[in-house]
Amino acid sequence: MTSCAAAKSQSAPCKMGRKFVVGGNWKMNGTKSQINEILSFLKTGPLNSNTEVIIGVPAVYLDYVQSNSPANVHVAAQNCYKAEKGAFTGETSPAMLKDIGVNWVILGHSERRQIFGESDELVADKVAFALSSGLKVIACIGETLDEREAGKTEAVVFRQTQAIANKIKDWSNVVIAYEPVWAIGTGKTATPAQAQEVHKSLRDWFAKNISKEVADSIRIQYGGSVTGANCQELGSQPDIDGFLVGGASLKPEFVNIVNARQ
Ligand SMILES: O=C(CO)COP(=O)(O)O
Repeated sequence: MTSCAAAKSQSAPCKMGRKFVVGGNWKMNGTKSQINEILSFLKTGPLNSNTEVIIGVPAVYLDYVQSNSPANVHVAAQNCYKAEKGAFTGETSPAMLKDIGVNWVILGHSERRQIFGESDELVADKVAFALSSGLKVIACIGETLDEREAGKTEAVVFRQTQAIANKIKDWSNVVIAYEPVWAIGTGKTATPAQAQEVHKSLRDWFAKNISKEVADSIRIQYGGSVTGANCQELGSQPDIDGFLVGGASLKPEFVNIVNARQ
């Protein structure tokens, strides 16, 4: 029996020691009153203490949520820039996030890449700068439908990951979020087998190109139309270490997704 299988049969919280990690990416959603409702269901939970929970909050509400969220929920920004301060109108620096107690940032989301034109290189620079500033990073990668249909899924996610690997050495504060673009906000979830296949390929890529240690320890989330209904089967795949959840993270079912693995 592999150690993963052994862990599962004992209902252990971790796969190869990897703690399950569920992120909620609120995107550009929420008003103060909606946020209070979300904070209220997060407080009520109960949230599985074996799962690390991170909520990705719009910049304007970060300070408020950081001050009002339960202690077992971490707060993440949805973006930050690759400089400490200066003439970068509209941007937020890692130092500013640290200053208000925010320790996580989501970088390279496909919406940033596609709508705001962020290149692999810019994403990698941001990841490297955020890490060097002491933030933890959820780094998003994933292929479009055209790329999948052209058989380029692996090439795309490896290219996106290699761009980051060119700029960082220490992966211990990085979580990878594999989010196939065609599954984001579409209701078309990758099947557990499709997601597992890419997660396994990514882990093999890490073993080959970085190290066996990083391959075994890095957590790879799946994102794309995750719901309370499909989270258990996805979460039971051996190389899926959690989720990055969009729409459903605004709803009470997020608690069920956090608790997908017992
Ligand atoms: O983009 C996502 C999370 O970052 C996924 O969004 P949905 O869960 O709404 O598909």
